[in-house]
Amino acid sequence: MTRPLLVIDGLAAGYGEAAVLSGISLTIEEGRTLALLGRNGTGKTTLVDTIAGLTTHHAGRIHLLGQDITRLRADRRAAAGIGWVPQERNIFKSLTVEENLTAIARSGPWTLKRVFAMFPRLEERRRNLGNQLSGGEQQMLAVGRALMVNPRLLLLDEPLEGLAPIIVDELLAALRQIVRSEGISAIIIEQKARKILPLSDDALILDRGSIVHHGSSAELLVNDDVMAEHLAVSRIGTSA
Ligand SMILES: Nc1ncnc2c1ncn2[C@@H]1O[C@H](COP(=O)(O)OP(=O)(O)OP(=O)(O)O)[C@@H](O)[C@H]1O
Repeated sequence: MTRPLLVIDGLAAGYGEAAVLSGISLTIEEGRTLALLGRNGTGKTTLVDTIAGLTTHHAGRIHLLGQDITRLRADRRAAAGIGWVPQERNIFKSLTVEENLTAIARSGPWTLKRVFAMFPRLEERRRNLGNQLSGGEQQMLAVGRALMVNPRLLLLDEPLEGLAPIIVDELLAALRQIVRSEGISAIIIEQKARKILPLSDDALILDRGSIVHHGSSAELLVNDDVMAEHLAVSRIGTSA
C-alpha cells in the first residue's frame, strides 16, 4: 500500500509580491518519481524551491507525510525529509569531498560507504576540495550530499545540465538506482524530456506558472502532440 508523500493543494507562490505559481495541486505517492517539465521560465525551479521553502508563499498548503510544512523554514523542511539539489549545486568549495558529504548528514540508511559505492569517483576524490572537482563530480557530490540527509523526497533541479554525455549516462544510471532500486521519491527538473521520462513514473508540465499537463511518463513519452505543444521538442527521433 502506498500513501501520499507530498500533497500540494491550491498553491500560489513567487518572489516577494511577484506571483510566479498559481493554482498548483498535485500528489506524489511514496516511492514514485515525478519529472517536472516545461519551457524556460515557466516556473519549474520556483516550484521546487517553494517545496524546499525558499520562496514567498501566497496561498495554498503543502503536506509531507501528513505534516503541514507550508510555514516551515527551509532547514526544518530538510529535517522533515526534503533533500534539495539546486541548479547551482551549492557545494562547499573549501571543504573536501568527504567533509561536504558529512557536513549536513543525518542518520539513516545512506552512509558515506553507500554514497561512495554509488559514486566511486567521489571515493577516489574524497580528499580533494570542492573547487578541484569537475562539473560532473560536483553534481555527483551534490546528489550524494542530499542522500546523506536521508531524505523522503529528493528535489533535483536540472541535474544533467551542462555535463558531458558520458557523465550524463553515469548520473542517469545512479538516479535510476536511487529512484527504482532504493525506492526514494524524487522530483526531477529536466529540459530533455526523453532523457528523464524513461526513469520517472509521472510527468508534470508547467506553463506560465500553472500545470498544463499531468499524467504518466510512459503516456507522455508517446504523446508527440503534448510534447510538441508544451516542450522544446520536435516530433520523433530527436535527442530532446
Ligand atoms: N529571484 C527571483 N525574483 C523574481 N523573479 C524571479 C526570480 N527567479 C525567477 N523569477 C521569475 O520567475 C519565473 C519562473 O522562473 P523559474 O526559474 O522558476 O523557471 P524555470 O521553468 O525553472 O526556468 P529555467 O528552465 O530557465 O530554469 C520567470 O519569469 C523568472 O523571471
